[in-house]
Amino acid sequence: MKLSVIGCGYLGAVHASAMAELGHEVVGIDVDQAKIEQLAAGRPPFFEPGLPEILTSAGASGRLRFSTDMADVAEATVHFVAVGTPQMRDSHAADMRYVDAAIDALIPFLKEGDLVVGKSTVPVGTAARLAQKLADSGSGATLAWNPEFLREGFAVKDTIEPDRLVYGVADERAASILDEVYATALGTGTPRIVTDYATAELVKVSANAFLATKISFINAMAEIAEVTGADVSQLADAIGHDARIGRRFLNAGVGFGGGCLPKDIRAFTARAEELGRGESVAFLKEVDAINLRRRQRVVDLAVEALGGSVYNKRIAVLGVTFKPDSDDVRDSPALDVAVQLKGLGARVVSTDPQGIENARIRHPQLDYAGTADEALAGADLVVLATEWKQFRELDPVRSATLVAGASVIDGRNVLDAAAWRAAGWTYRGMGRP
Ligand SMILES: NC(=O)c1ccc[n+]([C@@H]2O[C@H](COP(=O)([O-])OP(=O)(O)OC[C@H]3O[C@@H](n4cnc5c(N)ncnc54)[C@H](O)[C@@H]3O)[C@@H](O)[C@H]2O)c1
Ligand SMILES: O=c1ccn([C@@H]2O[C@H](COP(=O)(O)OP(=O)(O)O[C@H]3O[C@H](CO)[C@@H](O)[C@H](O)[C@H]3O)[C@@H](O)[C@H]2O)c(=O)[nH]1
Repeated sequence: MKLSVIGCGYLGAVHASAMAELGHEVVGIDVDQAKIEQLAAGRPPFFEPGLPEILTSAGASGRLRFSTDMADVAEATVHFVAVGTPQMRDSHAADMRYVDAAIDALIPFLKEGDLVVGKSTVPVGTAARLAQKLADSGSGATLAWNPEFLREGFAVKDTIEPDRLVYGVADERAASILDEVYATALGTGTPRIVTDYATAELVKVSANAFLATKISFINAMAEIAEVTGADVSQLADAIGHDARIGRRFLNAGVGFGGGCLPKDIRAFTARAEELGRGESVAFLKEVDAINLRRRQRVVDLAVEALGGSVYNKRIAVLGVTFKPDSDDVRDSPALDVAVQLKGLGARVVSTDPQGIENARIRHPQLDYAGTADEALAGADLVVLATEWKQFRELDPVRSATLVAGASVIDGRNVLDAAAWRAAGWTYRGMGRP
């Protein structure tokens, strides 16, 4: 099939490459010239495991191209919209300007029978509004909403082998077009839920709200563990054995960040309030508040560890990205902690295997080290904020020889506390004695 993907960021670039890898002919469109030039040259503009390989192989097949010119979508019959829906500064609602601009720019190139497929995460009600916009345009194109559930770090696998496909459609024809697009995944038995626009939009935000709630639940338990001497990691293991609860997404620590969970729960709250149903999701404000308190907790632990003040103390912060295996620093707890510590007068040195370039753009005032060894050198305190493999596997004995003070805060509860203590470190975890 001939597809276009409008918006080639973390979602769109992977979607375009994966669809081409699966045999479709794809054109990726973005307004960002530099990003398009990089993608066209086969260089991903961000770090995502597996993306360089499929970008190269799909590019070599001749099935994948990139352009800044919307006219290049003309031959495609299915158009995915994957532009950003960031949080608005004042209201916390989703900023829909990019989605509307993309649809407006696309309309002149649509033909009778084309299908526009929304992938961006949007407030419920958006698809109905955009379907009307398409109908009013007289283009003859129709709309489907097909939310995306990929995780950064696993984006290629999640796109090629999704755990479910959700189609929000207004007619059967749209569903059968999407079946053709996703024939490979459907052929392996991927569940497919065909529903209306509103349900499809809500599936996406409620899934993220549930995941965020699960993380804040365990972080709330960590807060209780901290005043009782209990161990939240053991607690998570124990409740996680109950299949109704499950162990995944019960890792207590510095909390969730990224370009999705934080903004999506806030946008969902804002939309529910607009709909007069704010009370139905009022708990999400608490989920957000618990999450942000964990960042503060790490800062408080740092102050405690350094005897009451971090002023002029050298602190190594391991990690700048919001999670490992990504270079994404959007709403990153690790960076937030580093900025707060710097604000208190600490000499902060952050390090990360992939995220430094992005972190430097957002926070040029911070100091960055290329390796963990450089960050640790002479540090009075070490804060593990993102659980990259490189940091999880640090040798406590060797690390102790590099620092000025053997004190560590394990913001992700991933270090072997006993081994670090045995190597002479003062170990502080999150919700662990
Ligand atoms: N990142 C993820 O893991 C993920 C997963 C599922 C859903 N989503 C959702 O997908 C959407 C995109 O997220 P992202 O992380 O890829 O964002 P992103 O900021 O990485 O990418 C958005 C891209 O859209 C481009 N763009 C903006 N306006 C445009 C226009 N008018 N025409 C063409 N391109 C335009 C931008 O230049 C940018 O490259 C969001 O709604 C997000 O919530 C993201
Ligand atoms: O037990 C856990 C699990 C995760 N996290 C944190 O939660 C955040 C989000 O993690 P994750 O969900 O793996 O990352 P994303 O790539 O942002 O993916 C989420 O957001 C995407 C965009 O909407 C969705 O498509 C995915 O399904 C959804 O998992 C990160 O900061 C993690 O460190 C925890 O603190 N504890």
